[in-house]
Order: sequence, then structure tokens, then C-alpha cells
Amino acid sequence: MLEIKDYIITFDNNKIIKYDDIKIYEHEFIGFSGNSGCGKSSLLDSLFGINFKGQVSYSKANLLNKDLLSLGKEKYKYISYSPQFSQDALNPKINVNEHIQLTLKGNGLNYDEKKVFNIFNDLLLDIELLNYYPYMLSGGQKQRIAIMLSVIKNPRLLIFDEPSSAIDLITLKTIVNFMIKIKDHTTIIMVSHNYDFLVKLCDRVIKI
Ligand SMILES: Nc1ncnc2c1ncn2[C@@H]1O[C@H](COP(=O)(O)OP(=O)(O)OP(=O)(O)O)[C@@H](O)[C@H]1O
Repeated sequence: MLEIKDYIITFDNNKIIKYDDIKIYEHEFIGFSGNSGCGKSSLLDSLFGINFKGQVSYSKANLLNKDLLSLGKEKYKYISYSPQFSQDALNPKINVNEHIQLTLKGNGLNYDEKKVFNIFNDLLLDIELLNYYPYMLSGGQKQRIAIMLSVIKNPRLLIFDEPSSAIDLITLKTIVNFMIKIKDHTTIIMVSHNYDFLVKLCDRVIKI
């Protein structure tokens, strides 16, 4: 599914981050762990983001056996990337249902009411939130809406950066149960500085 080899990031201020080689197989649930500042988010941003600020060099960076850089925006056909604080990126001018419609339209998918209902149910989100604008949602609701939006497009690879930050235990448990439910048909990479949390949840934890 994903393979990187000799991967190095260099920022404008000459800060260099070198990564160990990584290989992730289809349908694995992988945790990325490491101390604050070790380069977890930079790795994901450089691989999957749209606006990465540093320079990247590698001998291999493949998604589904294709070079990630040459895939360009085509990679979003296969992946869903929830960066850290992605819940803050919800558009304040549109409601939750419009977010769903835009996401599906952008991925050439039709609106499937039953599927929306099921995901809402699994994430313990009240269906009436469909009419809510982002400012009307709590932090935990926003986070689950962001997760719902990344799952609804049926990605083959789902990447969550720190979904466990800044939420209460019940919300975290709901998110974790949801991930366990979807992991049979999706490859998942989850980033957390909390190693014990990842070890309990993931098939394999990679130290960055
Ligand atoms: N644009 C940038 N320019 C220079 N240095 C950067 C830039 N972005 C990140 N860094 C540095 O790269 C290192 C890795 O940062 P990164 O955000 O990837 O770490 P992280 O492992 O995700 O940390 P955390 O767990 O705290 O979120 C840090 O030392 C950070 O200061």
C-alpha cells in the first residue's frame, strides 16, 4: 500500500529530518508514534498534504506501487488525510450536510442517506447535526464530523493525525470503536504521541 525508502525532509532553515524505511500493507492498522517534534506530522504532510513547506528527497515513496509525487492530486482518489486539527478546517459558511454533499461530489459519489445515517450512528452523532453549522458544534462533535467526512468517500488508505488530542474519554472510545469497525476494509495510519494507546489499538506501531 505504502512504501518509503531513504526519505529525507529539509526545511528552509536547514532543519533536516531523516526517516527509517517504512512499508505498510493493505488492510493493516498502523500506529505512528514518537516524541513531540520527531517529525510525524511533517512526514504525513509531505506525503499526503497539499501545501507542504519543505523539500523532500527519497529513493522510493510509493502509494499502491506508484510514485506519490507523480501521482499528484490523483492520490486523493485513494486516500483520506485528516491532518492535526482538521476539525478546524470545516467551512464556517456551510452546514454539515453541505460538507457531506461537497465531499461526495468531489469524489464522484452519490449521496447515500443510509450510509450517512450508519456512520452518524456509529460515531454517536445525532442526525439533527446535519443542519448545524461548524460554530454550533462542540469540539468532540467537530472532530467526529471531520472523521465522518474522511470515511464517507470510501478511501483505501485513511490517515488520522492525533485524533486523540483534546477530546474526552467517551468521544475517544467512540472514535476508537469506529476505527476497529472499519479496519477490515480500509488501511489506516493513526498518529499519536501516546504509544500505549496505539499499542492497544493497532496491528503494528512504527516509531518515527
Ligand atoms: N516549516 C518548517 N520549518 C522549519 N522547521 C519545521 C517546519 N515544520 C516543522 N518543523 C520542525 O520539524 C520538526 C518536526 O515537526 P513535526 O510537526 O513534524 O513533529 P511531530 O512529531 O508531528 O510533533 P508533535 O507530536 O508535537 O505534533 C520540529 O522540530 C519542527 O520544529
